[in-house]
Amino acid sequence: MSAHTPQLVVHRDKELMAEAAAARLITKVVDAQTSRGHASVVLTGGRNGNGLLAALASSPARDAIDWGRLDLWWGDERFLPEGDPDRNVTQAREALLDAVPLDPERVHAMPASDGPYGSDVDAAAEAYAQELARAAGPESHAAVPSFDVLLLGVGPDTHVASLFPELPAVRETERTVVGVHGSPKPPPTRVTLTLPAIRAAREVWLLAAGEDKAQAAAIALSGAGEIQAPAAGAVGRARTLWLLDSAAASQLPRSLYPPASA
Ligand SMILES: O=C(O)[C@H](O)[C@@H](O)[C@H](O)[C@H](O)COP(=O)(O)O
Repeated sequence: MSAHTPQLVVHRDKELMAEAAAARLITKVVDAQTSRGHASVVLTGGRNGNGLLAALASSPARDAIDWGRLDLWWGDERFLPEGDPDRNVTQAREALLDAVPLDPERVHAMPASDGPYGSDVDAAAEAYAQELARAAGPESHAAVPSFDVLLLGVGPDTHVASLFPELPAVRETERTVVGVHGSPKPPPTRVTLTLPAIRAAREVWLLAAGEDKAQAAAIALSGAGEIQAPAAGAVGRARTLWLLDSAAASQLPRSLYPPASA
């Protein structure tokens, strides 16, 4: 099985999926910190991404993670003023980040629309690309750090991060971060990693729970192209893992996965 062949784990419901994904992430981060002294994780916005963070916050094993040696990045961000409740970083802080002793220097939020780049989302994207490049190490496979885990929620249209089917950002092959104008999912202006940046991650974990993701999962896992189905292009160098609940897996061929939980 190649690293690009997605592995699937299906859980009974979205709550169990969030708890199991949080436990999986704790183990992955602890292993990375043990073997390399630090860990690097890319967070995602949305209900499933925030659900994972909330489950992690309440996990009894939470503090097995050395929070001071964890680098956090974002896969995308809504280009809104600092502190706006719709920003992914605001929601991540509420779900987990404000409850754990992270090193603020290692929390790499994407720029806000009232930050140093003002309303210029393309300049904000370029600045984040430069921040990623500065953090890239010799083992990196693009001008980004070698992320241990890159988390992605999956949209009902198969979007991941702010890469939407057929739109310019999903077609980007050189830059690691771009600005998005006219996102079909509000708000319209966003900053997003591109597929080259996503594919530089050691592991990519895609989160899909709920009936409204069943068609997207079936399309993305049935060999669709990445322009039409961006989730299909979200593959990791060492592993691509889909974490689903039964509802989101309901349109997948049964041959694709063993049930992880009844
Ligand atoms: O900024 C965003 O909106 C997210 O990063 C986006 O990519 C999200 O992960 C998916 O739309 C799934 O969202 P749900 O988990 O809420 O369905």
